[in-house]
Amino acid sequence: MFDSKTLLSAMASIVLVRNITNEVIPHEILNFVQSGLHHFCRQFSAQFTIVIEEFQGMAKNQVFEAAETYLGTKATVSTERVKVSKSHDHKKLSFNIDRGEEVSDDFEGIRVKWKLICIQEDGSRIRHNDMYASSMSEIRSYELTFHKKHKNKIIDSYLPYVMEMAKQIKEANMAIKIHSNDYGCWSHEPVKFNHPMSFNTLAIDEELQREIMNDLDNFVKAKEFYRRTGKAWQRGYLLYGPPGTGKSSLIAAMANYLNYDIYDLDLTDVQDNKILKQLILGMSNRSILVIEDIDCTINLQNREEDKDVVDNGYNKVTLSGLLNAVDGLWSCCGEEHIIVFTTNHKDKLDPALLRPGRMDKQIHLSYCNFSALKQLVVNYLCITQHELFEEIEVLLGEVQVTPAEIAEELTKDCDATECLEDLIKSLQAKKMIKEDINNEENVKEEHELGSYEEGTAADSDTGSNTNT
Ligand SMILES: Nc1ncnc2c1ncn2[C@@H]1O[C@H](COP(=O)(O)OP(=O)(O)OP(=O)(O)O)[C@@H](O)[C@H]1O
Ligand SMILES: [Mg+2]
Repeated sequence: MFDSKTLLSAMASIVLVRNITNEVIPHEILNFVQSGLHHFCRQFSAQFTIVIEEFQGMAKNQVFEAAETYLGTKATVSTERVKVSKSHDHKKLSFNIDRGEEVSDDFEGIRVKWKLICIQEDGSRIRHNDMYASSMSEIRSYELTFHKKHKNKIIDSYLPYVMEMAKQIKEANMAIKIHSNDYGCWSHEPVKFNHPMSFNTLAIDEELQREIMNDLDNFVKAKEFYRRTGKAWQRGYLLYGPPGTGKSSLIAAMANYLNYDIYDLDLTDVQDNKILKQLILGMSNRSILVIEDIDCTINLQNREEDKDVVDNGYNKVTLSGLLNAVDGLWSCCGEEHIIVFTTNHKDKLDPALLRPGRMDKQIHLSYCNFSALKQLVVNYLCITQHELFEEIEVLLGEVQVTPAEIAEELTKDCDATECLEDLIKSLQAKKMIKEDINNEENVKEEHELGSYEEGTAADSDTGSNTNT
């Protein structure tokens, strides 16, 4: 009956008339006429608008916050003016649409429009301290507009999608923190985790690296699997191997890859099983619990010994306490937990700790092979090829050297060739020591064998003498 242009021009005329007659006609009457007209026009509009206010009483409206985060990723593409900010806790810049700006978005073939509306608040309604007053001096809301016929789809699917996307964007942008325990609780001010190790710089066997990354990817996507199978959404890893082979480095690479916080649990600082349980309950979702050197931090040899440990009152965290805290009923209270134990001596651990379901994956980090060496050379010397590589490859097949030892050689203050020459010298020195030890052992064995043979020969002489 009416097209939108006609309606708009009618409204504009009303506003104009209102301006002219402002002095003559009382405000209340004008407002009444205006809202009546607005209501009348809306009946004929094909559009539907959802208003999302910033506050719900005193609390922040989560839908508003989600919209703000989500639209930040769209703003740089579809508006001409954006706001930019960065807080200490964020890794990247955040963009926001500015007041009055419109952003379009497409969802399953539906076009929607977002607009940020800002209304200046009357100063008389400002309360509390000045900071609060100045931040509340503007009332902000988003208007989400789309065709009426998509109302259900937008409410049931699009808004939940915006919430979920915002959650993911936020999580990816949050800087990783490392928490440590002190006097039975996690530190109140966790430290920003700045470890630069990543799967691009970690020097381990390529195949093993792919396997670990696939495992982590599958874990993150497996929410539905864990729900269906009635298991807590967590995964246990045991990293074992000699010192300096990259166990702690792998944990750092995992945290950086998943963007998970680290909870570095020092078991020697936990008084008893109850406190241990509280600490594990205090972890946030999407985090890695790390217990390093599990074989030496506490007496975890045998569950039978638990009773003695408690009786002695020496250290009351027991193996059963640890197992219950890690995968007992309470463990389900969190989501997306990865638990990593490290040890230099896997053979010293109680089999209860290693059973599948607890330690889902056991990763052996061993001495450096040639592919790991090439990665270290890229990291430290920024080269991918060198004529000395062949010699180094042969030596690596003959001696056992840890990535930490190689890293030390490659961080010397000299050029790439000198560094590699020094590395060769140290590998040759190791080889000589190994050969010396082998020679000594051979001599010892020969000596022992010689004395044994002499002894048996003497015995048989005596024997034959006796027998004759
Ligand atoms: N696989 C690796 N890739 C890259 N760098 C490594 C690797 N392994 C060791 N390094 C280097 O050696 C240092 C020590 O390694 P890391 O602390 O990860 O060893 P670890 O296996 O945890 O040793 P420990 O058993 O003594 O705790 C690291 O800071 C890093 O510089
Ligand atoms: Mg370590």
